[in-house]
Amino acid sequence: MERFSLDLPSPLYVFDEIYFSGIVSDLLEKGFSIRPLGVPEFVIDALVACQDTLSKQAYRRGGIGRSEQFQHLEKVRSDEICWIDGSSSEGQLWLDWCEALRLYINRHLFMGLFSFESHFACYAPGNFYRRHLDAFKGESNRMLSVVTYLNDDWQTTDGGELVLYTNEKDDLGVRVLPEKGTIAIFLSEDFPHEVLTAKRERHSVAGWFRLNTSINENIDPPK
Ligand SMILES: O=C(O)CCC(=O)C(=O)O
Ligand SMILES: [Fe+2]
Repeated sequence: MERFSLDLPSPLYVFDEIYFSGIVSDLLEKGFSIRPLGVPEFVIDALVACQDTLSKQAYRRGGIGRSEQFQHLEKVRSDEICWIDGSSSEGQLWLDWCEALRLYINRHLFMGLFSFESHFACYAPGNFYRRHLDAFKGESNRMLSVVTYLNDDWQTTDGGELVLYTNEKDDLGVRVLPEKGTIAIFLSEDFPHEVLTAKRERHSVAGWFRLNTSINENIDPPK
């Protein structure tokens, strides 16, 4: 897209450097990044507008497991999701922003991220997503998970926090309030995480940067 052309860096590109450089330094230091107001407001506004137009029917039950086999294991997760395909300009803006982030991360961390997929998720009161990994070493090409949130004035008493565990043995974790504009990014294979039971409707956008499958089948993914 013209906006992200390297020959003609536009204000959007320069502006995003501030967001991206913080994320990259966190990833280098800790393997994860949690940043309140970590996504520009106009991108969040676009996501909120897009989410508002989705009908209840557009969402379907989240699946689990490799290649999303649509196993509706309600004991593990009970959110509903809707994939973002870029058919609306608002959804496309998010995909564009993530594409700029992908290129920035590849330039600075040499992760070889190849593609991106993303969906809206809605957790009705009572919904949760139990502790899980987004990818298993060598079994998936999901490398980097990203989540951002669309909720105003979220309180700890509203539940629904993301808890990011720093390793398999960690049972304390880092808690993230799903407050509008907060972004959480982490290495998909390294950080178990869960969504605590939400007590009010919780809207989020989750996404995954992937390696090229053909490369992943032949060589070990870079760390
Ligand atoms: O919404 C969140 O905070 C995390 C969701 C999640 O872990 C997932 O969709 O895999
Ligand atoms: Fe997850």
